[in-house]
Amino acid sequence: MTLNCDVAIIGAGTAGMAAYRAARAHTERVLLIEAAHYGTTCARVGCMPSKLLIAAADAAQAVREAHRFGVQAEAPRIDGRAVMARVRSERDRFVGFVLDTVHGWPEATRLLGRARFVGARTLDVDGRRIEARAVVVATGSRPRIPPGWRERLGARLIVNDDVFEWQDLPASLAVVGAGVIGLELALALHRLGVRVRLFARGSRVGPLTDPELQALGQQLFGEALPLTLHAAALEPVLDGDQVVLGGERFDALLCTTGREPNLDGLGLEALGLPRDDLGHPRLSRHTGQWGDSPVFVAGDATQDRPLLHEAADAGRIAGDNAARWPRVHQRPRRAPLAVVFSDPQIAIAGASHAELTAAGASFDTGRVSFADQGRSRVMLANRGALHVYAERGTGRLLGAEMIGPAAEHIGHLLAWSVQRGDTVQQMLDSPFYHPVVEEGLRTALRQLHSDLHLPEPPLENCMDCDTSAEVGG
Ligand SMILES: Cc1cc2nc3c(=O)[nH]c(=O)nc-3n(C[C@H](O)[C@H](O)[C@H](O)COP(=O)(O)OP(=O)(O)OC[C@H]3O[C@@H](n4cnc5c(N)ncnc54)[C@H](O)[C@@H]3O)c2cc1C
Ligand SMILES: NC(=O)c1ccc[n+]([C@@H]2O[C@H](COP(=O)([O-])OP(=O)(O)OC[C@H]3O[C@@H](n4cnc5c(N)ncnc54)[C@H](O)[C@@H]3O)[C@@H](O)[C@H]2O)c1
Repeated sequence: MTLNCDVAIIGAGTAGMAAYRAARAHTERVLLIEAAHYGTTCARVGCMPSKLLIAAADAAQAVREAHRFGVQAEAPRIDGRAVMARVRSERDRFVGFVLDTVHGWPEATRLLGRARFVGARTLDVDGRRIEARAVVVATGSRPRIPPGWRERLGARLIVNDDVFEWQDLPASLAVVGAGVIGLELALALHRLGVRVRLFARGSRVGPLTDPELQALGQQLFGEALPLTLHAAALEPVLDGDQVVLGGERFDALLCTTGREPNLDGLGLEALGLPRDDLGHPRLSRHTGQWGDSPVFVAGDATQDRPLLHEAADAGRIAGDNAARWPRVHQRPRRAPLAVVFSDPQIAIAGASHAELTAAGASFDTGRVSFADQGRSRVMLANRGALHVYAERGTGRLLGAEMIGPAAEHIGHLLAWSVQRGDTVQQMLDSPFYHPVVEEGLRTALRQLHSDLHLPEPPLENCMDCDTSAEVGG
């Protein structure tokens, strides 16, 4: 039997659900195809459960650090079963909201099964044939596992999905790959009393590209948890029921060595769609369209900024354009923003240092250290630094990188300024409360203002406290 529709969407994750809504604004004849589970990666095994685990770790750390304020508390006793019970039950609640949404959509517009292309507009879903005017591929990504590790380590090799099914915390864990997922989970589990070691392939830890900030991150995370750099040559082996890596024994190895797009196994090769030199699909991020074909791609499947809000935006654009095909519309995209929920947190807003350098941009850098920043010291969170980058000549903010307190919030301010095209002067003209961490941003902006040789901003001084450290950076 052949099902006919206007838009077929492969994958009911964040991007696929956004595509479904956007396409349904044009036509009832939309089909959402899901191979595994409804509920999205973000809610089931990604953003939400990882932040729940981090919240528990933060609670434990606050107890450990209380004595630094003169508040005496016993060392925290971590009840691993209770920690994981809360993570799972809150996770299930978030997943439940997604399921309610999907189950509220007409049954005739949903199909469970694994889709593959048999033509540019024809799909096979477990033996059923779908003919569509246009197709959105929103198949997400999966953990990348180095060749041979699964065979060698069996069930002792785990990925993020497994962590959020734990009934209890393990005694020990090797975390391999010091990118975003590795850093967030290793630090949280370390603070929850698991004997963790984070293994980085080279010297890089986390996504910071500014060499000074990357070096600071290596130092701060090296102080925060057991960290082995330059581990590329290390090969994990199984000894009995333990994983041995770098001479240390662990209950399991959590593989966080990156993610790869679920574009294989879809029969896409036979369609001959255009690819770049690296074999990646030649896509427009403003339309979602692959070449000039009726195939659109959105979310982690594109490998372009694999983040929740980007997946939602890209899904919306792809679903809307798939329904309009062949008259597709170009849509604007937001300023880049990425946050890592480590401690200290990391934020990259607008263009990164590496992107500016690669593009040959003419820019100056304003710097602030949080070591002596007033409010950060008050909270004993005075670790880290912020670098803001602005264009020479115009003073327009281009981007920023930060490791430090409240980076998740300051990152938003910076991304919004980048998107609006604010100049350093316009940012300095904005209100800054006292005493707040954002005053550190003002210090960096003032230095940048001076380096860019822009006219002096109005003098602002606090007579009630010593802000000399902030004025001086
Ligand atoms: C541990 C972790 C933490 C994260 N934390 C954050 C965070 O804090 N903030 C943030 O912004 N981002 C975070 N992310 C990233 C974020 O989760 C992803 O960017 C986002 O979920 C991608 O959504 P998606 O729709 O592209 O993919 P998904 O939600 O994975 O959806 C893809 C769907 O396609 C289905 N599918 C695949 N192949 C087929 C097929 N052939 N036929 C039918 N269906 C198919 C899959 O089963 C899946 O349901 C995190 C990710 C991880 C792993
Ligand atoms: N807070 C957030 O927003 C958040 C949280 C988690 C994930 N994410 C998203 O998920 C994406 C994927 O995260 P990720 O951590 O899987 O990827 P990643 O690219 O951030 O990190 C992978 C790391 O593994 C290292 N690596 C690769 N092979 C290795 C090997 N054989 N041995 C040791 N190290 C090795 C890489 O050098 C890199 O540092 C992120 O880019 C991000 O967009 C976002």
